[in-house]
Amino acid sequence: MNSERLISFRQVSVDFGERTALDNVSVLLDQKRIAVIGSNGSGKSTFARLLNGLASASRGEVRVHGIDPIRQARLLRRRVGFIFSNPDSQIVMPTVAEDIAFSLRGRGLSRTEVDERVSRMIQTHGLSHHENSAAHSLSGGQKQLLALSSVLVSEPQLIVADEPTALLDAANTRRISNHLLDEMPQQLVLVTHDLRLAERCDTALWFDQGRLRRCGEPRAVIAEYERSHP
Ligand SMILES: Nc1ncnc2c1ncn2[C@@H]1O[C@H](COP(=O)(O)OP(=O)(O)OP(=O)(O)O)[C@@H](O)[C@H]1O
Repeated sequence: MNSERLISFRQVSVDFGERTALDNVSVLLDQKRIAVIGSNGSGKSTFARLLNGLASASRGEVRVHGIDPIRQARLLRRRVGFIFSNPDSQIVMPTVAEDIAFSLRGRGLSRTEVDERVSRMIQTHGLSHHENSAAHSLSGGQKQLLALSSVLVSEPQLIVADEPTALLDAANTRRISNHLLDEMPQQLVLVTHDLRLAERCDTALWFDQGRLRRCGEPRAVIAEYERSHP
């Protein structure tokens, strides 16, 4: 196992009142690209949210690269970037450039270094004509590209992406998927309903009614998932 990328769940359950969103999940993961699949309400987002402390385990233990996401929240935020399916929930600054730069605050970088990193993101992710645009004036897809840029600019070691291409057109979906899956050096946890994307990962987890039904080679896991959801 690669301890630098180790994600471990030991008998983890998450309850929301009477409802159990995750039920006694135990798994060790050290792959670079990890897909999370399953039907609506099966617990995928809850699993993803445990990785960055947005949800906490009702029982059991979660460790991300050796860090306890709740008790060591500050340390974790430096290490893990989260991309939501709804970008509105993560855009925090008025303009595109300011929002991307915001993620670099408190990192001890020079103004020049910040500006360079921000322009690189703006160019790479097709926001060149929107550098000084008000973030709220962007289209849904452009906001998604902005949210993605604001996370990637700080180069976290783990990216957790929950349906990151849901709002994107075909060309941007292809580009962002290729970036996340093939170009980016970081570890990726990708929650997706797009089974072709899941197939390109190194391992896949299939959640079913809060339980981890299968974890392993993506093609085998997906084939079984499809058989049970004809
Ligand atoms: N904050 C919450 N409060 C109450 N119930 C919740 C909360 N978050 C999730 N749940 C419930 O937990 C279960 C799992 O939800 P989760 O969002 O993890 O599913 P999902 O697999 O990501 O679904 P989808 O594919 O629809 O996004 C669902 O029954 C959901 O209603």
